[in-house]
Amino acid sequence: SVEDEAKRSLISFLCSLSTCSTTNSVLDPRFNWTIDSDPCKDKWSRVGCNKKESSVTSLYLDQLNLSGPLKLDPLCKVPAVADSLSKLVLDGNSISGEVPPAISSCRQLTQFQVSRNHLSGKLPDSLSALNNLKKLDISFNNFSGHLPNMGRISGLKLFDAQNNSLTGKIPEFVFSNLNYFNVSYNNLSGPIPRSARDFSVDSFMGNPFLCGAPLTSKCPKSKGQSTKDILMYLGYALLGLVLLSVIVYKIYQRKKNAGKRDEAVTANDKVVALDDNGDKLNQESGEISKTGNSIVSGPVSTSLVVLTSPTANGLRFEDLLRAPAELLGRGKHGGLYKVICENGTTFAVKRIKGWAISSDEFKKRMQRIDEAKHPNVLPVIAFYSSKQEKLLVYEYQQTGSLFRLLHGIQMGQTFEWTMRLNVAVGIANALAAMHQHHRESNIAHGNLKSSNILFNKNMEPIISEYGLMSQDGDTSSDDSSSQAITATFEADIYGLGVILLELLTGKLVQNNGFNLAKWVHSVLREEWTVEVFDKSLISEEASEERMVDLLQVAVKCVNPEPASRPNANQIATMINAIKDNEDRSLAFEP
Ligand SMILES: Nc1ncnc2c1ncn2[C@@H]1O[C@H](COP(=O)(O)OP(=O)(O)OP(=O)(O)O)[C@@H](O)[C@H]1O
Repeated sequence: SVEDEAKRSLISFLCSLSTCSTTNSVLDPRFNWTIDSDPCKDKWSRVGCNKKESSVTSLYLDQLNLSGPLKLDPLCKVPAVADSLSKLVLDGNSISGEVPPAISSCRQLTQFQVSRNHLSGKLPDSLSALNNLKKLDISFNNFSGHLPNMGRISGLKLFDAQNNSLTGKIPEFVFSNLNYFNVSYNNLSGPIPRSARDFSVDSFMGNPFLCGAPLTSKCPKSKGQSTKDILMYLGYALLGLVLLSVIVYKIYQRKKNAGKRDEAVTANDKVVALDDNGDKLNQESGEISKTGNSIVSGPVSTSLVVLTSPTANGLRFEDLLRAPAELLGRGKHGGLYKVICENGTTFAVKRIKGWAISSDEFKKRMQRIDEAKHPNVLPVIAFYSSKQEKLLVYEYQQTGSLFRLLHGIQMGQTFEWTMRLNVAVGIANALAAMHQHHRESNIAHGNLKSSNILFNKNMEPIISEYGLMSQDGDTSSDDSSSQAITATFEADIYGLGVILLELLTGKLVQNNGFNLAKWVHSVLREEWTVEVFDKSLISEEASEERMVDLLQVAVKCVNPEPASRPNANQIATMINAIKDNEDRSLAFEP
């Protein structure tokens, strides 16, 4: 049960916004909050608790006509509350005054929503210390002054500050992780940060002194700018000259060495050989492998590019080749091997053959993918490229894939609705962030399906193999129609839709001519029926309303017309809203 100190603090907070007797007992009949009852076990209205029912995690006090100044001390200065409170939702009341700096002591806050109140004054700088925040909604108030710097809150997914009187420049944000950003109708000024330009005009309109894309008003050049420009162009010219000299020198050298070139591979060059049975990755030095059925991929230098990763620690190509490898599966683009190195580290190595991409292009692509780090995307630890084949090294995830969890025979394993919804949220957020980051470079996942969704030790979903497909007109494995879906963002959305359908129905995407997306469409066309949902979800009594909501998102994603599918950002926003509703439903009504 919840500590008395926490109960007293919660009641005192509510009393600052509602009517109470002098003995701090709440008089408003909509609340059953009394000091001799328990917020979790006795289901206090609008209160959400942790699973053990030992602490309060959420307060959903929206649309209740509450008024009075926002006093956060009872929540944030009392560890019995502050240590567990993750959601504080106060939208649509008449709360006034400022947001007190004490908010920074509510360290666990992931959601702080105070939209449509009468709050005013400057936002405290201490807001930027809330580094667990995912959702910050201060829209439709009278806040003024500068926005605090939010660059440290890397997990922020939603920021809504529209319709206030904020001034100054748009501060630092980790825009690549934001699904929703809106500062429209304020008095902000200056240029819109480059990384925020993916958001639409709607996010910035109504600020007469904001400039730059996506708004049409151009930013004026500052006085020093033109001198800076001249210096910059001079710099480029100089760089060009240096490069040209290097090239000329190289050509000269190459010509000089031309005669000496027909010698065999140098001692340092190696041949990569891989047993086609998938049992071994081995290395032959300077000569072609003699094993009958081994695939030999010509002389290459031992160039394994290791990207920064704690797991990679001193990983060398030789180590990988020497280690025993076990074939885990052979997808349409090559095999996947489990490789256990001498020091006990286990890797998953993907081997792709015949990808017509130059080593340089491939390297650039991998480095670009590596830049966009997201907790729900499996990073490439290292890669290797030769003309014949590409190897990609990932951390081995022993918990398995979503495909296995849904369709594998795993006795006694349950896959509850809340976890399925968390999986949907995790994948959608990760995909939204990746699509946003790679919009310009046009790198989509290219093969999004449940066997490419893995689980980490904490059973959080992680998307693997991002960006491994060339844009060569791959047909989607689920779409038997004549329309070829290329590795585009729209195809990823289709893949995501199919994964959502799998989560909801528990059915295989394609099985003996059965096509999940078509089947769901036909069920919807005929008459709406709950039979579409996985039986285990029905018997668990998962919320039908929320399952239907998620199904509607899924159906939008598998729209046969690619251009009519929502984008990943929109999907993430929709699924996060469903998750919010789910969380709210756990906060009991009296
Ligand atoms: N990093 C990893 N750790 C553990 N298992 C993995 C990892 N990556 C993939 N797997 C699993 O290994 C199996 C084979 O993977 P592979 O990618 O070859 O197959 P696929 O996803 O069916 O095909 P493809 O992605 O090539 O279309 C799959 O079951 C997949 O879930």
